[in-house]
Amino acid sequence: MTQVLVFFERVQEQLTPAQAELLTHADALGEVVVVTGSLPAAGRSGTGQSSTGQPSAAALAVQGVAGVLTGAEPVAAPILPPDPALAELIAAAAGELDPDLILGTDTPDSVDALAAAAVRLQAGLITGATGVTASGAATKTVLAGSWHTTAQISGENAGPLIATLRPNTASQPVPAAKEPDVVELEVAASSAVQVLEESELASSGRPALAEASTVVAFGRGVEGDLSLVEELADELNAALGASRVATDAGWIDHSAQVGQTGVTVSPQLYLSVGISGAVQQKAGMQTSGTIVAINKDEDAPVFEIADLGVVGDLNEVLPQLIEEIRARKG
Ligand SMILES: Cc1cc2nc3c(=O)[nH]c(=O)nc-3n(C[C@H](O)[C@H](O)[C@H](O)COP(=O)(O)OP(=O)(O)OC[C@H]3O[C@@H](n4cnc5c(N)ncnc54)[C@H](O)[C@@H]3O)c2cc1C
Repeated sequence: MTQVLVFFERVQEQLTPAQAELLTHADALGEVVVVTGSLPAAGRSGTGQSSTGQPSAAALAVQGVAGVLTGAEPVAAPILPPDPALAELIAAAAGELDPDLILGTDTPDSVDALAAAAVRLQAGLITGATGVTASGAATKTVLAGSWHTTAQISGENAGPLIATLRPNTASQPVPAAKEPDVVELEVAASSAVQVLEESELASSGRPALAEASTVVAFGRGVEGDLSLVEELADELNAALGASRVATDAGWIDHSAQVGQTGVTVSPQLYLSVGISGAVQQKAGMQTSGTIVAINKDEDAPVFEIADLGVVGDLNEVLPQLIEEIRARKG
């Protein structure tokens, strides 16, 4: 049976949607063991018990997870990536299990740690994959989304395939199961760079752009007035994305830019509002499940890849769309 080692930088009381999705993928491939830099202490918030200080794998009590590995010295303090302790932990876990596949989420910190582990293990790393098979082939789109490729690591002493998977490539949540046992590995604690202070940015309350299952993206067409796209995003519980013109104009933070030089998203539903659909914008969104485009120019390139196109002024189309969504929600 294929042995799959799944890496999470840290596990909190609840899995993130991207973590839950990765476990769904992994469960379909073989026997899964999770390795993580830190676990929450048992008996914490919401359980009514006081903390025992012991690591809890309750969040990982899902089908297919046969065990959990963590460091005897958890990576407790936030450390600026790349954190050598995480790479060492992944390498130690791989030494214990001899896995066929090592999978992680496609976040910058996860990629950093897995890249450093790949060097230690002399293994190949494929990032941004949209799928992985049990025999170690990974699919991904390349060249600004214009090609789908299937890649495999080859070579006499090729180690396991290490791959990070993009969010929104699996839809079924993995069912709950019994809590797996936790085994602690003897690896050195983090010592590289310690963060002395951190402050969280004010949250919009919307889902994270890279992981959201629905994205409302806007461009120059909104002319700086975000009221309608924000209203639509909130009705759909969607993340807000934007074209480079919109972020360069300062209408929204640069972290919201979708495209070749911004975030790559692959939600189940992508609504493109007042965006022309330049090749650099398409590069970051064209693997989305369903693309709906609203643009007043019927020749806008975005319509070439849209599943559903509405030719019209967004100031007239969006209020009707919002009203219809509200009516259907009852
Ligand atoms: C190296 C490089 C990297 C780049 N990286 C990125 C990137 O990562 N992401 C990105 O987005 N761009 C990127 N760009 C820029 C990209 O080429 C385009 O310039 C940009 O995407 C255009 O943004 P836009 O569609 O909002 O604006 P425009 O191209 O000006 O299009 C605006 C659209 O809104 C429509 N519109 C106007 N008013 C309305 C209305 N009332 N109702 C409905 N529709 C309306 C218009 O018909 C038009 O199609 C990059 C460019 C380069 C050279």
